[in-house]
Amino acid sequence: MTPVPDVVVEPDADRLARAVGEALVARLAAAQAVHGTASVVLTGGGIGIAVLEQVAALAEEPVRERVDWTAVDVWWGDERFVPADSDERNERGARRALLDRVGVPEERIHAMPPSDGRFAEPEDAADWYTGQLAAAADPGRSCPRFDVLLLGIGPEGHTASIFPGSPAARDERPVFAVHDCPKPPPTRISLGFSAINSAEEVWLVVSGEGKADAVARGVGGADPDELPAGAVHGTRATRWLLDEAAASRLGSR
Ligand SMILES: O=C1O[C@H](COP(=O)(O)O)[C@@H](O)[C@H](O)[C@H]1O
Repeated sequence: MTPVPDVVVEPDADRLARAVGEALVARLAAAQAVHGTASVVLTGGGIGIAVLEQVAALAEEPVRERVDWTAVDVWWGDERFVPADSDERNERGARRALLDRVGVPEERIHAMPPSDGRFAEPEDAADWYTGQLAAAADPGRSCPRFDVLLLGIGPEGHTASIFPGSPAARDERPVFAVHDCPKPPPTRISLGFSAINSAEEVWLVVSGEGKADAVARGVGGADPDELPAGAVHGTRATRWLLDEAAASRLGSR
């Protein structure tokens, strides 16, 4: 059964990023206590990267719960199919904000390929990523254990790179290429619902009044074609982590 979502509201974007950063550290440390390793799926976007900056700051504080960053696998929920050195890359933002600062080993950083790497076509890059996920998964499964999967959302309700009305919203593959995205850059690679919804915990982190309507429509669940963000869930928990502006229309729909 799909778990009922939790909704947590923080006063503003800074406090939201801090609270999510603390919760992420606690979640990864708890996963390592059980499994020895932890895995996280990252998102891009303003608040997604602000959370990672907070996690890096927490790692520098002396009396904090500790994550062994050499034993964390890092995956992505979506990526822009642009050159590796482009600031549009979600990977680049995450490396700067956290991964380079805490020393996650390269072999545990599972980035989606850039457009100037070994794959000229995003379809081939998506197929390769599908293989990477399967290689890390238990036999018969298409994805490894994801302890926590972070997502941002857009004002129109996209999440990862699944946009309303796009064929991606009905695509059952774990990973696919996405073309003609309404938000630039237009060509991307995304996990699909089958991969996202296999995560133990899915956290949608949302700030700003511009997303309040999408949050209000999505929290109770929504048709994937109309509002992809309302169609994601974790197997164990689904959490909407909001600032007050993003939460301002809850209960109005
Ligand atoms: O395009 C994307 O947008 C979302 C949200 O970004 P934001 O800047 O409005 O917070 C992001 O979560 C996703 O990873 C990204 O590719």
